[in-house]
Amino acid sequence: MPIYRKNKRPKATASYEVLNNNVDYGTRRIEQLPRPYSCQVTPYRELDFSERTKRAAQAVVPFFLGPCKAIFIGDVAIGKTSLVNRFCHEAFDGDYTATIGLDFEVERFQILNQAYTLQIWDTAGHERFKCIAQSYYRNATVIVIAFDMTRPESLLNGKRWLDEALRLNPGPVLKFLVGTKKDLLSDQALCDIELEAIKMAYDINAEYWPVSARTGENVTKFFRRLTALAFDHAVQRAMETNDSLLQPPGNSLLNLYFLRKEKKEKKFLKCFNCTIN
Ligand SMILES: Nc1nc2c(ncn2[C@@H]2O[C@H](COP(=O)(O)OP(=O)(O)OP(=O)(O)O)[C@@H](O)[C@H]2O)c(=O)[nH]1
Repeated sequence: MPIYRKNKRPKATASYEVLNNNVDYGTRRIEQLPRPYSCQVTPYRELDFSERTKRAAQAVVPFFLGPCKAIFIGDVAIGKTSLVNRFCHEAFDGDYTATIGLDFEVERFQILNQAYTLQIWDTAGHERFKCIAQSYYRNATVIVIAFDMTRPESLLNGKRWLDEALRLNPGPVLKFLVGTKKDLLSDQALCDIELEAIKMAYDINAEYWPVSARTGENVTKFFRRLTALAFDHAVQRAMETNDSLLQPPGNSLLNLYFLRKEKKEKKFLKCFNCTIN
């Protein structure tokens, strides 16, 4: 099945820092768990990365975590692609071009000195493309339910979009409820829609973020938060279920590392005429 792209733009590089491995990180480097938009409207209450994650990340060897798959769902023309483009390409297009099926982006992060990849699956909101889009819902780590803050019905529809995504992802997922086009609302209108959005966020157990792709407000903060939380949860889950998830499939670099370390220690002890088993 082909993946279609729209509004694709060259990546801006000026604000990115180039590391010695030739990967641009910039705002993609995360040392502390970014804060939620509101501590009251999030089910993810941890203030920093878990001790387990921090300890594991301090290991000399790199992690071999799979990528974070984040699916963006919601009604047609609510601003899903614009949000993704603002983050990935630092661009905003006032003209609307419908997403056909699905759009796909990959962003590389460096979290606690470990490489982590975010895959963004921007799905079409149009009924006509629903089947194509839904075929990509499976194996999501993160579900982003987007709604247009100027169109309250798109918030109500969010529940339906989420149910469909959860049906194909029965396991644990992180959920975010994102209100778009914040720049178009008066203070009063923002208050009114936020009341409804907060109720919905509690109801579906999601973290709430209001954003504007036009001005860029909260966009980078939101993506950094999403990726960092996904990283923390992925590391913890890997350690709880099976440590080998931190190792590459097949030959294990971790084992190699510990084997070499052990050999070095044995050599060192022999120098001092010690005997070890
Ligand atoms: N003022 C304003 N307009 C926005 C914002 N985000 C998106 N738009 C406009 O809303 C329209 C729809 O945006 P898209 O990002 O294409 O919407 P979409 O949800 O990806 O649409 P589909 O993929 O077809 O479902 C476009 O004309 C955008 O310019 C925003 O933050 N502020």
